[in-house]
Amino acid sequence: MLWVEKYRPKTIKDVVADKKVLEKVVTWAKNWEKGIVQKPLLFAGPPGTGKTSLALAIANTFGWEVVELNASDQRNWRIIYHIVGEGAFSETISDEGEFLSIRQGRLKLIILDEVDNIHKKEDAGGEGALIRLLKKKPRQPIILTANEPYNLSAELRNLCEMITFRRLDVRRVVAVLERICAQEGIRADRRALESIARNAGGDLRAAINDLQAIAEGKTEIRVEDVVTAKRTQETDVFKVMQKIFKTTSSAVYSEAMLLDESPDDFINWIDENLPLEYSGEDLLKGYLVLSRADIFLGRVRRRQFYRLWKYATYLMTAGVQQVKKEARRGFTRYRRPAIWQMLAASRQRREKMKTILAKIGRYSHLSKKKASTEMYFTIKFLLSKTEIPIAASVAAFYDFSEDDIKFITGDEERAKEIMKYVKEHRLHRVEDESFLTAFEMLEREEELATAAEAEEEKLIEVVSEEGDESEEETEEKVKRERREKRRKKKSKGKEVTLDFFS
Ligand SMILES: Nc1ncnc2c1ncn2[C@@H]1O[C@H](COP(=O)(O)OP(=O)(O)OP(=O)(O)O)[C@@H](O)[C@H]1O
Repeated sequence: MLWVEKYRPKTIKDVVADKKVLEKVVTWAKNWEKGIVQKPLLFAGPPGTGKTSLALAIANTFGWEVVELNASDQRNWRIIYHIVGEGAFSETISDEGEFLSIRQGRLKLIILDEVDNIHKKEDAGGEGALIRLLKKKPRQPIILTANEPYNLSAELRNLCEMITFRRLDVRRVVAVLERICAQEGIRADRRALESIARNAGGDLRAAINDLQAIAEGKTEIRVEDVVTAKRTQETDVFKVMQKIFKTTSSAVYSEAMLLDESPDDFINWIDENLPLEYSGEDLLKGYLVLSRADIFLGRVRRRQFYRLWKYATYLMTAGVQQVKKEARRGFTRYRRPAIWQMLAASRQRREKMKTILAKIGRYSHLSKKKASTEMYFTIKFLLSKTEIPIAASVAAFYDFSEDDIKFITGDEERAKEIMKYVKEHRLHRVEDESFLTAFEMLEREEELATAAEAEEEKLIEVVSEEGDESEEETEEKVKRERREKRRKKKSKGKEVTLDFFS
């Protein structure tokens, strides 16, 4: 059994959290018990910090039933409406003329996971439906969880009481790891546990998973085990890729962390083999996740924040894994990243990459670095996988030559076909409906900007963890950056959008 499940907190006392958070949540639950209808809670914070655990622990402590649902799955909405419609209380008037709430049976806690992934547009089960539901002041307790609360609309946030979860510090993570070791009968060197905790960057789930991987079959953990575990692990790239593409096993992230490949190399493996395993919408989503991972890698390269490797690895493993609707059956012969052979072949190829990025940067109004981190994978997808007319309009928009397209797609025939279409239809940098549609699929500028903002926020959090900044200073910094971004966007936004899509 996975230790993260085995040691999931049973009651509120087992949850590691700030006192204030616990007090707030307990008061909320007690009010429900008294029949006072409360605003839903929104638990917001990074993965593995105990959001779901605290929600489950409350239900357990107060003897409530639990209905745990994923908000983005439309099939769940009937159930949600049904439960909320049941109502937990009926009202009556006492002899003294007071309103009284009479409890009907057990309370049912609805936990809506990952509301930040809920669709913005879809009416049937999207954010709009959730807002309508919450406006009715549901008479059953609801807890929403989200990693990125600022991906939600302000309206939805205002309908909830937000409780922020922070990354757990090393001391607290070590305390949990020590408790687990004691219960498993494992003697552990404190320095080894500290090293695991530091590695996990405040994600207790990751720390417990790492501990389990290292402790497997041992009665003692020494510092050397933590270091050597990374190098001697047998897991190889192919096995990890198989797990990503063909399974939903939650071990992919920790296994990828044990590989000798750096995330910079590993992303090339995923990029090369993704189209062999996924197709259609899964492939598009896969590339989108990969381009997010690449943003983090870019930041590691530029600013040497190696802690961001974690997010990048998480996205390129669990992230890519989770977007698939169904795994492709049968054996897949994976390929070595073609880009390495190309780059090794000659310096010229590297120069080629530079000119391509310069074009992407120039026409998307991005720096060359941003072009590589934010657009390259998207453009690669559009050129390689969409219908020829769409690919051709993208090529024309960026003024790509046949050679550029061949380089990006790695497909000579397709490059020829695309250029033939460009020439025959005399495409050049003009508005093209199909191109617009392709980009609409990528949820357009606004959502990319929100995501970038959220990533920036994480980055700043990391900066503050590294330095001696106070919390207020960090928040002030985040706000300043946001203001600055909004200002820039306002002054430039329209012009860029028009230019970009025309
Ligand atoms: N604050 C915590 N106190 C005790 N255990 C925790 C805490 N945070 C995480 N854990 C451990 O990590 C596992 C995962 O935590 P949990 O599912 O609660 O995280 P989460 O914040 O909901 O993450 P996600 O956003 O990815 O859903 C739990 O099963 C538990 O073992």
